[in-house]
Amino acid sequence: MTAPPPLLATEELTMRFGGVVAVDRVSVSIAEGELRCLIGPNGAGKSTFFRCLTGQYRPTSGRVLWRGRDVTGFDPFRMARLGIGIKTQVPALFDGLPVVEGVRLAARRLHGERESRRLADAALDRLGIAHLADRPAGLLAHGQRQLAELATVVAPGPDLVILDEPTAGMGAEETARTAGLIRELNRDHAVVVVEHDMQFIRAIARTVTVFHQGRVLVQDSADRVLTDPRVRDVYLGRAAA
Ligand SMILES: Nc1ncnc2c1ncn2[C@@H]1O[C@H](COP(=O)(O)OP(=O)(O)OP(=O)(O)O)[C@@H](O)[C@H]1O
Repeated sequence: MTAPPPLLATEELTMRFGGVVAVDRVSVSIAEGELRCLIGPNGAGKSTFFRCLTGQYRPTSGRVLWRGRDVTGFDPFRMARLGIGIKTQVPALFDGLPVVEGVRLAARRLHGERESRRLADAALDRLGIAHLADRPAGLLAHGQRQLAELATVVAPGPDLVILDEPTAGMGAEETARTAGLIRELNRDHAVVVVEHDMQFIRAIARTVTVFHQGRVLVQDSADRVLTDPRVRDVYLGRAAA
Protein backbone atom coordinates (compact mmCIF):
# COMPACT_ATOMS: atom_id res chain seq x y z
CA MET A 1 0.00 0.00 0.00
CA THR A 2 1.38 3.43 -0.83
CA ALA A 3 1.21 6.11 1.86
CA PRO A 4 -0.98 9.13 1.05
CA PRO A 5 1.01 12.20 -0.03
CA PRO A 6 1.66 14.89 2.58
CA LEU A 7 -0.83 17.72 2.84
CA LEU A 8 1.71 20.27 1.67
CA ALA A 9 5.24 19.74 0.44
CA THR A 10 8.00 21.68 -1.24
CA GLU A 11 10.60 20.07 -3.47
CA GLU A 12 13.91 21.85 -3.89
CA LEU A 13 12.09 25.17 -3.63
CA THR A 14 14.34 28.06 -4.63
CA MET A 15 13.75 31.80 -4.79
CA ARG A 16 16.36 34.23 -6.05
CA PHE A 17 16.31 38.00 -6.09
CA GLY A 18 19.06 38.90 -8.53
CA GLY A 19 22.21 37.50 -6.94
CA VAL A 20 20.56 36.79 -3.58
CA VAL A 21 19.36 33.24 -3.01
CA ALA A 22 16.69 33.87 -0.38
CA VAL A 23 15.41 30.27 -0.38
CA ASP A 24 17.83 27.60 -1.50
CA ARG A 25 16.53 24.16 -2.54
CA VAL A 26 14.22 23.70 0.44
CA SER A 27 12.28 20.44 0.68
CA VAL A 28 9.82 20.39 3.57
CA SER A 29 6.65 18.42 4.05
CA ILE A 30 3.68 19.01 6.32
CA ALA A 31 1.42 16.08 7.23
CA GLU A 32 -2.37 16.19 7.49
CA GLY A 33 -3.29 17.64 10.88
CA GLU A 34 0.27 18.67 11.76
CA LEU A 35 1.31 21.76 13.72
CA ARG A 36 4.72 22.97 12.49
CA CYS A 37 6.79 25.98 13.49
CA LEU A 38 9.28 27.65 11.14
CA ILE A 39 11.94 29.76 12.80
CA GLY A 40 15.25 31.35 11.91
CA PRO A 41 17.26 34.54 12.39
CA ASN A 42 16.60 37.72 10.43
CA GLY A 43 17.23 37.22 6.74
CA ALA A 44 17.08 33.39 6.99
CA GLY A 45 14.47 33.20 4.24
CA LYS A 46 11.32 32.51 6.28
CA SER A 47 9.17 35.27 4.81
CA THR A 48 10.25 34.47 1.29
CA PHE A 49 9.46 30.78 1.86
CA PHE A 50 6.10 31.77 3.35
CA ARG A 51 5.32 33.88 0.29
CA CYS A 52 6.24 31.04 -2.06
CA LEU A 53 3.89 28.71 -0.14
CA THR A 54 1.01 31.14 -0.17
CA GLY A 55 1.29 32.10 -3.82
CA GLN A 56 2.50 35.66 -3.23
CA TYR A 57 5.77 34.76 -4.99
CA ARG A 58 6.33 32.42 -7.87
CA PRO A 59 9.48 30.46 -6.98
CA THR A 60 12.45 30.61 -9.31
CA SER A 61 12.61 26.81 -9.34
CA GLY A 62 11.35 23.79 -7.44
CA ARG A 63 7.76 22.81 -6.72
CA VAL A 64 4.95 23.27 -4.23
CA LEU A 65 2.68 20.22 -3.89
CA TRP A 66 -0.76 20.15 -2.30
CA ARG A 67 -1.82 16.58 -1.53
CA GLY A 68 0.61 15.49 -4.21
CA ARG A 69 -0.72 17.91 -6.84
CA ASP A 70 1.64 20.46 -8.34
CA VAL A 71 0.33 23.91 -7.36
CA THR A 72 3.53 25.87 -7.96
CA GLY A 73 2.75 29.42 -9.00
CA PHE A 74 -0.92 29.34 -7.93
CA ASP A 75 -1.95 32.82 -6.80
CA PRO A 76 -3.21 33.38 -3.21
CA PHE A 77 -6.85 33.14 -4.28
CA ARG A 78 -6.34 29.75 -5.91
CA MET A 79 -4.41 28.60 -2.84
CA ALA A 80 -7.37 29.67 -0.68
CA ARG A 81 -9.75 27.67 -2.85
CA LEU A 82 -7.62 24.57 -2.31
CA GLY A 83 -8.22 24.94 1.45
CA ILE A 84 -5.30 27.04 2.63
CA GLY A 85 -5.97 29.92 5.01
CA ILE A 86 -3.27 32.55 5.22
CA LYS A 87 -2.62 35.14 7.90
CA THR A 88 -0.08 37.74 6.88
CA GLN A 89 1.00 40.90 8.69
CA VAL A 90 -1.32 42.85 6.39
CA PRO A 91 -4.70 43.48 8.06
CA ALA A 92 -7.63 41.60 6.50
CA LEU A 93 -10.25 43.52 8.49
CA PHE A 94 -11.49 46.99 7.59
CA ASP A 95 -11.17 49.45 10.46
CA GLY A 96 -14.59 51.02 9.92
CA LEU A 97 -16.52 47.74 9.71
CA PRO A 98 -17.82 45.71 12.66
CA VAL A 99 -15.59 42.70 13.28
CA VAL A 100 -18.30 40.20 12.38
CA GLU A 101 -18.86 41.89 9.01
CA GLY A 102 -15.18 41.62 8.15
CA VAL A 103 -15.11 37.94 9.11
CA ARG A 104 -18.26 37.31 7.04
CA LEU A 105 -16.64 38.98 4.05
CA ALA A 106 -13.65 36.67 4.39
CA ALA A 107 -15.92 33.60 4.53
CA ARG A 108 -17.96 34.97 1.62
CA ARG A 109 -15.05 34.47 -0.76
CA LEU A 110 -15.60 30.72 -0.54
CA HIS A 111 -19.16 30.33 0.77
CA GLY A 112 -22.72 31.59 0.29
CA GLU A 113 -24.27 34.41 2.30
CA ARG A 114 -26.16 32.38 4.89
CA GLU A 115 -23.31 29.91 5.42
CA SER A 116 -20.85 32.81 5.78
CA ARG A 117 -22.94 34.28 8.60
CA ARG A 118 -22.92 30.98 10.42
CA LEU A 119 -19.19 30.46 9.85
CA ALA A 120 -18.33 33.98 11.02
CA ASP A 121 -20.31 33.58 14.25
CA ALA A 122 -18.72 30.18 14.86
CA ALA A 123 -15.19 31.52 14.27
CA LEU A 124 -15.66 34.45 16.68
CA ASP A 125 -17.07 32.08 19.26
CA ARG A 126 -14.19 29.69 18.88
CA LEU A 127 -11.62 32.43 19.31
CA GLY A 128 -13.41 33.73 22.40
CA ILE A 129 -14.25 37.12 20.88
CA ALA A 130 -17.98 36.80 20.19
CA HIS A 131 -18.47 39.80 22.51
CA LEU A 132 -16.46 41.94 20.05
CA ALA A 133 -18.62 41.05 17.03
CA ASP A 134 -20.20 44.48 16.64
CA ARG A 135 -17.16 46.58 17.50
CA PRO A 136 -15.50 48.38 14.60
CA ALA A 137 -12.20 46.58 13.93
CA GLY A 138 -10.31 49.88 14.19
CA LEU A 139 -11.25 50.17 17.86
CA LEU A 140 -9.83 46.81 18.95
CA ALA A 141 -6.77 46.54 21.19
CA HIS A 142 -3.74 44.96 19.50
CA GLY A 143 -4.23 41.45 20.90
CA GLN A 144 -7.97 41.49 20.17
CA ARG A 145 -7.21 42.60 16.65
CA GLN A 146 -4.86 39.66 16.13
CA LEU A 147 -7.59 37.26 17.24
CA ALA A 148 -10.13 38.91 14.95
CA GLU A 149 -7.69 38.66 12.05
CA LEU A 150 -7.27 34.97 12.90
CA ALA A 151 -11.06 34.60 12.75
CA THR A 152 -11.01 35.78 9.11
CA VAL A 153 -8.51 33.00 8.34
CA VAL A 154 -10.29 30.11 10.06
CA ALA A 155 -13.89 31.10 9.26
CA PRO A 156 -13.88 29.63 5.70
CA GLY A 157 -12.80 26.25 7.18
CA PRO A 158 -9.36 25.72 5.63
CA ASP A 159 -7.56 22.36 5.92
CA LEU A 160 -4.29 24.19 6.48
CA VAL A 161 -3.68 27.53 8.19
CA ILE A 162 -0.40 29.34 7.57
CA LEU A 163 0.38 32.13 10.02
CA ASP A 164 3.09 34.75 9.72
CA GLU A 165 4.24 35.87 13.18
CA PRO A 166 0.86 35.62 14.92
CA THR A 167 2.30 36.94 18.21
CA ALA A 168 4.07 39.99 16.72
CA GLY A 169 3.72 42.91 19.12
CA MET A 170 2.12 40.83 21.89
CA GLY A 171 3.18 40.70 25.53
CA ALA A 172 4.13 37.46 27.32
CA GLU A 173 0.62 36.74 28.54
CA GLU A 174 -1.04 37.29 25.16
CA THR A 175 1.68 35.24 23.49
CA ALA A 176 1.01 32.30 25.84
CA ARG A 177 -2.73 32.61 25.26
CA THR A 178 -2.25 32.73 21.48
CA ALA A 179 -0.06 29.62 21.64
CA GLY A 180 -2.86 27.80 23.49
CA LEU A 181 -5.35 29.00 20.92
CA ILE A 182 -3.24 27.82 18.02
CA ARG A 183 -2.95 24.39 19.60
CA GLU A 184 -6.72 24.42 19.90
CA LEU A 185 -7.12 25.43 16.23
CA ASN A 186 -4.83 22.54 15.37
CA ARG A 187 -7.59 20.12 16.43
CA ASP A 188 -9.41 21.03 13.22
CA HIS A 189 -6.72 22.38 10.92
CA ALA A 190 -3.11 21.62 10.09
CA VAL A 191 -1.12 24.72 11.06
CA VAL A 192 2.20 26.15 9.92
CA VAL A 193 3.48 29.06 12.01
CA VAL A 194 6.37 31.34 11.08
CA GLU A 195 7.48 32.85 14.36
CA HIS A 196 10.37 34.57 16.09
CA ASP A 197 9.26 34.26 19.67
CA MET A 198 11.02 31.48 21.59
CA GLN A 199 8.44 31.49 24.40
CA PHE A 200 5.88 30.76 21.77
CA ILE A 201 7.91 27.90 20.27
CA ARG A 202 8.32 26.44 23.76
CA ALA A 203 4.59 26.72 24.47
CA ILE A 204 3.65 25.13 21.14
CA ALA A 205 6.20 22.30 21.62
CA ARG A 206 5.86 20.60 18.26
CA THR A 207 8.19 19.94 15.34
CA VAL A 208 10.31 22.95 14.46
CA THR A 209 12.03 23.64 11.14
CA VAL A 210 14.95 26.04 11.49
CA PHE A 211 15.98 28.14 8.50
CA HIS A 212 19.43 29.62 8.08
CA GLN A 213 20.79 31.32 4.99
CA GLY A 214 17.90 30.12 2.86
CA ARG A 215 18.28 26.46 3.82
CA VAL A 216 16.91 24.09 6.46
CA LEU A 217 19.52 23.94 9.22
CA VAL A 218 17.68 21.57 11.57
CA GLN A 219 14.27 19.99 11.81
CA ASP A 220 13.40 18.33 15.10
CA SER A 221 11.23 18.45 18.22
CA ALA A 222 11.02 21.83 19.98
CA ASP A 223 12.96 20.47 22.97
CA ARG A 224 15.87 19.34 20.87
CA VAL A 225 15.87 22.41 18.63
CA LEU A 226 15.88 24.77 21.60
CA THR A 227 18.96 23.07 23.06
CA ASP A 228 20.77 22.48 19.75
CA PRO A 229 24.10 24.36 19.79
CA ARG A 230 23.88 25.03 16.03
CA VAL A 231 20.54 26.73 16.54
CA ARG A 232 21.87 28.67 19.50
CA ASP A 233 24.78 29.85 17.39
CA VAL A 234 22.78 31.09 14.43
CA TYR A 235 19.61 32.14 16.17
CA LEU A 236 19.59 32.45 19.92
CA GLY A 237 23.19 33.61 20.09
CA ARG A 238 22.57 36.30 17.58
CA ALA A 239 19.20 37.22 19.09
CA ALA A 240 20.80 37.46 22.54
CA ALA A 241 23.62 39.56 21.13
N1 LIG B 1 12.09 41.43 -2.49
C1 LIG B 1 13.39 41.18 -2.23
N2 LIG B 1 14.37 41.65 -3.02
C2 LIG B 1 15.67 41.39 -2.78
N3 LIG B 1 16.11 40.65 -1.73
C3 LIG B 1 15.17 40.15 -0.90
C4 LIG B 1 13.77 40.40 -1.09
N4 LIG B 1 13.09 39.77 -0.10
C5 LIG B 1 14.01 39.18 0.68
N5 LIG B 1 15.26 39.41 0.20
C6 LIG B 1 16.52 38.89 0.78
O1 LIG B 1 16.37 37.49 0.92
C7 LIG B 1 16.94 37.05 2.15
C8 LIG B 1 15.85 36.36 2.99
O2 LIG B 1 14.93 37.35 3.43
P1 LIG B 1 13.58 37.01 4.20
O3 LIG B 1 12.85 38.28 4.42
O4 LIG B 1 12.87 35.92 3.50
O5 LIG B 1 14.15 36.46 5.59
P2 LIG B 1 13.37 36.26 6.97
O6 LIG B 1 13.91 35.01 7.56
O7 LIG B 1 11.92 36.33 6.75
O8 LIG B 1 13.86 37.50 7.81
P3 LIG B 1 13.01 38.39 8.89
O9 LIG B 1 12.85 37.53 10.08
O10 LIG B 1 13.92 39.54 9.11
O11 LIG B 1 11.73 38.77 8.24
C9 LIG B 1 17.54 38.28 2.81
O12 LIG B 1 18.90 38.32 2.45
C10 LIG B 1 16.77 39.42 2.19
O13 LIG B 1 17.56 40.59 2.16
